[in-house]
Amino acid sequence: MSVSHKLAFLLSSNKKIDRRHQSENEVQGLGSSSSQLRVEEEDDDDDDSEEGKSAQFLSFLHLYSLLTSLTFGLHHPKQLRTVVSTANDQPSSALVIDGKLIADEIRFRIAEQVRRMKDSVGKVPGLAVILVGDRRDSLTYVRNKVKACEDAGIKSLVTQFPQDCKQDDVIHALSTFNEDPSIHGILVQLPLPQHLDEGKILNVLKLEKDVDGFHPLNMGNLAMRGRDPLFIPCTPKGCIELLIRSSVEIMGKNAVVIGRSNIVGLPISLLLQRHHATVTIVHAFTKNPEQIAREADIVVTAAGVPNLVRGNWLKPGAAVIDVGTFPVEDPSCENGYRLIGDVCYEEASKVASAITPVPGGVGPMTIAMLLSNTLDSAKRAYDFT
Ligand SMILES: NC(=O)C1=CN([C@@H]2O[C@H](COP(=O)(O)OP(=O)(O)OC[C@H]3O[C@@H](n4cnc5c(N)ncnc54)[C@H](OP(=O)(O)O)[C@@H]3O)[C@@H](O)[C@H]2O)C=CC1
Ligand SMILES: Nc1nc(=O)c2c([nH]1)NC[C@@H]1CN(c3ccc(C(=O)N[C@@H](CCC(=O)O)C(=O)O)cc3)C=[N+]21
Repeated sequence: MSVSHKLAFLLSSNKKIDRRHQSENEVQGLGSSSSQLRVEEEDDDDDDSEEGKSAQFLSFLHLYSLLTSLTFGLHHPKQLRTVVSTANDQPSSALVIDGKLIADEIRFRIAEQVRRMKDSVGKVPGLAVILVGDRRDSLTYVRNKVKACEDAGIKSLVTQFPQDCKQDDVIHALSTFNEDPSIHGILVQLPLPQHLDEGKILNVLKLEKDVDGFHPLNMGNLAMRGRDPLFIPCTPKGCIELLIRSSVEIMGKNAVVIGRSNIVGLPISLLLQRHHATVTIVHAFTKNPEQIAREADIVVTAAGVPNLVRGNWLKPGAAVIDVGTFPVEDPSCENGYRLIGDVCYEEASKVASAITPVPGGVGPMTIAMLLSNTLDSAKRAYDFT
């Protein structure tokens, strides 16, 4: 059953969509995994009581979570809960948003769909990765991506160039993948060495294979109302998915995004706006960032500055998504380093209502969303639903 059929099935049950709110609440271009729909019970006309509102909110959350699950065919009993706070509105401790668990579930369902595609079309999705240089963290991320592809039955190819390679060689490899029909997604691992022109290289990438969603046309379409990007950048898409699956309401909330890079901060702020949050962006030149952050119901931080966000930067009960990953030497770790986030977790988890850990939060979701985008691209190529 396609997602639209599943949606039709749901709507033909005893729920109805309030059409007055549908256009305002619809989240454009995100597919049903992230669509927001206001739901009312058929016989529950204008119940404005507190109980009525909270019942409506809960039924909204349940349908919303169900819709999200339908995209990947998942149920999330663990994540389907409202964030609990104590009577004085001080949460006792934050819900730890388990990105690893959620990502594993998503990857499991992607693997099922890949198997189905292989059985009916005789093809599997293919991802090509271009890696320049030998940065330890980039090597780990690429290794993790390849492993995740293998587990899901997605074909992956990695082309690695030395740090001092020529730009033309990278562009030539990209062009070859552009023309290869067995490749549905291409990823150029960033950052590239200084001597390479990132903009020029990314411009060569075929729009239909831009599973990172970094192509200017994809980003432009993400920014414009009424336009649908072919791909939503993986990390931002993963962050929204984590919020939704943890029952954190986005619509009408104040969100503060720390960082404005093309690959994380900017697309996250655009995506949060699409979900009808009021978004403030904090960057390296922002005055009084802590004061701004304290106004936020949702803080998404992607600065790459370890322990930037302290407990006193947060409003009690805020939801905190920590994208930052800063590698620090640690010989006791398997890879020789460990990752530190932007958030001082010890302090923040006492103030926030929900928080992602590093590692085990956003990182695994980035990879799951990369697989999801690659699968979507292959589905598009083979007209497979
Ligand atoms: N977990 C995951 O899946 C992923 C994690 N990451 C991690 O996220 C972090 C950000 O990545 P990326 O966006 O590529 O990094 P960039 O370095 O490109 O961007 C960092 C942004 O943070 C802002 N910033 C830097 N210092 C401060 C500060 N003290 N206060 C407020 N804002 C600040 C910068 O502001 P300005 O623009 O003014 O310079 C910039 O906009 C990194 O740690 C990266 O490793 C990235 C991708 C995926
Ligand atoms: N074209 C491009 N696309 C990217 O998506 C991209 C990129 N370049 N350059 C670098 C950043 C960073 N990034 C991460 C991916 C996974 C984890 C991840 O899986 N982290 C694990 C731990 C990984 C480990 O073991 O070190 C975790 O947080 O639990 C982290 C970071 C993607 N990026």
